[in-house]
Amino acid sequence: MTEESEAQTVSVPKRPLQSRAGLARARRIVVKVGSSSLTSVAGGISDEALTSLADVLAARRQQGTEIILVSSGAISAGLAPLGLSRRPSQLSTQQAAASVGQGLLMARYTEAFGRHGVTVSQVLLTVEDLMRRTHHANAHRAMERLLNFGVVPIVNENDTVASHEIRFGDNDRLAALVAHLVKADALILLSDVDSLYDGPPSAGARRIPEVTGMQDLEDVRIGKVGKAGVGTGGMVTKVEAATIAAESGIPALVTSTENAAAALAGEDVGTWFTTRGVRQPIRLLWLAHLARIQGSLVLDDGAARAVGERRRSLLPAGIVAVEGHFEPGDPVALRDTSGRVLAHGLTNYASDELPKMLGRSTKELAKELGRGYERSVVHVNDLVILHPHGAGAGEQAPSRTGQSDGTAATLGA
Ligand SMILES: Nc1ncnc2c1ncn2[C@@H]1O[C@H](COP(=O)(O)OP(=O)(O)O)[C@@H](O)[C@H]1O
Ligand SMILES: N[C@@H](CCC(=O)OP(=O)(O)O)C(=O)O
Repeated sequence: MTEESEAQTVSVPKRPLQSRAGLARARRIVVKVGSSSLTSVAGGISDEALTSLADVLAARRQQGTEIILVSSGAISAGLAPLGLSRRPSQLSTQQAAASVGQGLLMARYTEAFGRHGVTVSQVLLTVEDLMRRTHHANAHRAMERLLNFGVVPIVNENDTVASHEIRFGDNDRLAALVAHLVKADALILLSDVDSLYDGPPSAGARRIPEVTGMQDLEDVRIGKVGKAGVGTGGMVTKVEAATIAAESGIPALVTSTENAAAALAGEDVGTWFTTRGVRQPIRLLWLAHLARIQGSLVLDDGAARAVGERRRSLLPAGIVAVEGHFEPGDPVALRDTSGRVLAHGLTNYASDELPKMLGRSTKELAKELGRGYERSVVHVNDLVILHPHGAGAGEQAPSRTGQSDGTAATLGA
């Protein structure tokens, strides 16, 4: 990730929806449906589940709301035709299954929406498509055109070509980025559970009706894998995705596929994540929540304050240790000496050239090693603060953008 791959920042002119009741009037909604709602390992695609979702979404499309559907299920739908009895762990087998299943899934959607006179299209995305400026602009343009035509774009990760390194891995977070891409009014995440509970659903678990910040999630126990055996991230990735959306100014609702109609009507179902903060550049959302962190820079107290409180670029003089192996441009964590992650940033130097620079001024380094060493280690524009220095472990970082004043952006993490 380099500066040329920076995606465009556009501010949202309209006011975000204030409550789930506003969904009834929303003009553009991203709906994500998980494998567990559409498919089973044994039976492949459930016609009944897919058709009833298509009925609900097509009806809303016919009323004039633009709908973008992010649908999982390709891998799961491709298992039976390949004679596989469970979800494979090998990437190439997942890719093969997705390649078979995606076509089947689209055929069913085309038919189910087509019954209502609604045209659908297939949009397969990779991380690169959303992070690189030119790809991002392309994806945005194509999506807008499709929506202008009244089409319902059906989005999935391009599983057949995405490698481990560049994979989103789950469609929940992909859906959050798609909501950001199309500047949706809301994101609805549908799965097999009707809301977020204070623990994995069981008798006695309490529904969480609304999440306004990280403090509402402190006592929530979230299971990683859903019970159906076909989903990938369980509730964890749904909460992450809803948080990413909420932190970039898009409210999110987590509920079950059965509740899709009620959710779109603005009824009191599911868990509503209220917006915090304003729209963030997609690159910063990626850096905060999605980037594969390659190593750590340990900051002395002065540097931790400069970065974590005063939002300055990180200079070599304030670094006391380097951990991991990384190249220039890679995402790294910035920690204080207690191990707490203060920020994520893109490093200007590789891990093997940093040790000789630690604790030294940029002037001194430039004189001794050349002009190339005058740069900061992490520039403020490539930095996102997750926990301001000194904030308690459970404290929520205040959400704000700081780009215009030359300081780093802060996102609640
Ligand atoms: N705290 C929680 N609240 C609600 N559901 C939870 C919680 N912890 C774990 N889950 C599980 O998450 C599952 C949904 O995730 P998953 O199966 O990955 O869905 P999908 O395939 O639709 O993306 C539910 O079946 C539920 O059992
Ligand atoms: N892209 C994959 C889905 C990955 C995924 O996120 O699945 P899920 O947790 O069911 O939303 C597929 O179509 O099978």
